[in-house]
Amino acid sequence: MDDDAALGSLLRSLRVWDPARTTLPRFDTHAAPERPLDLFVRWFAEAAEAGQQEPHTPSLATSDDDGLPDVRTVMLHGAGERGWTFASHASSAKGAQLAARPYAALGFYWPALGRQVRVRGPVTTAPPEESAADLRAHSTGALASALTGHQSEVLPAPETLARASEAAWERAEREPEAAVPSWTLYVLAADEVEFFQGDARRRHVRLRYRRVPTGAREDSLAATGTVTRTVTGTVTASGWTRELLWP
Ligand SMILES: Cc1cc2nc3c(=O)[nH]c(=O)nc-3n(C[C@H](O)[C@H](O)[C@H](O)COP(=O)(O)O)c2cc1C
Repeated sequence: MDDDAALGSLLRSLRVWDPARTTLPRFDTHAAPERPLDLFVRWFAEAAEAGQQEPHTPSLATSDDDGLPDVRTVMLHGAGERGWTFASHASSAKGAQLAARPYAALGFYWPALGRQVRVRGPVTTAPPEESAADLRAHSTGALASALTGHQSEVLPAPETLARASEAAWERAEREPEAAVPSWTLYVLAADEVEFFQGDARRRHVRLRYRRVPTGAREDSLAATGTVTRTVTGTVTASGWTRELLWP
């Protein structure tokens, strides 16, 4: 069998949402909270509880100078009123992309429950002291990795990394407060969050929250409290529209 055929046959043998490993909860969108953050926190806890490995490692999508997409995995550092946070080197490829086009998307996939969450919005950087504190709160390995630096630069040879990493580990152990100026905590302030619940009959449920632009929100809330605005969907009192999407 050639490589293509072997891959094809392997792909056909794989299942999505194998009932032996996946439960597909019913998603009652009428009972969904007004704010996407609350639903995210709930779904995140449920993913961890269901045994989902590494539910905190979303894909982070950015775009480059030509507007072309780029994507990689990062660790989620938090989610709160300000937004979803993750950290990286400002000097990395993603750091340069975010500096030039401060807008990103995070994609979470939790197969244990057949769930996906997509978060999009503008990105800002936390103050340097907060980025430093965030790094200190993590492991020696995280500090060593940050101290190694040069992320996304071309590596001339594996030994170069081995030497830099060795020195970085020694320093991280000796100096747990060592500063890494390029290490930056990024905050993605969601203006759109979509929750996808898989369904065995393929009637997947998609609920999209979109932040209402301030003017439209004031107008609509002043009118009736809970009304539809120029965009479709229900405007919640907390300033988000909620709408279902075809799967
Ligand atoms: C599970 C996992 C978690 C990761 N977490 C981070 C992270 O939090 N920050 C980071 O800069 N890179 C992280 N990486 C590495 C990135 O995926 C990527 O390789 C690196 O940041 C360089 O990306 P860039 O060249 O697009 O800037 C992680 C990789 C994996 C597989």
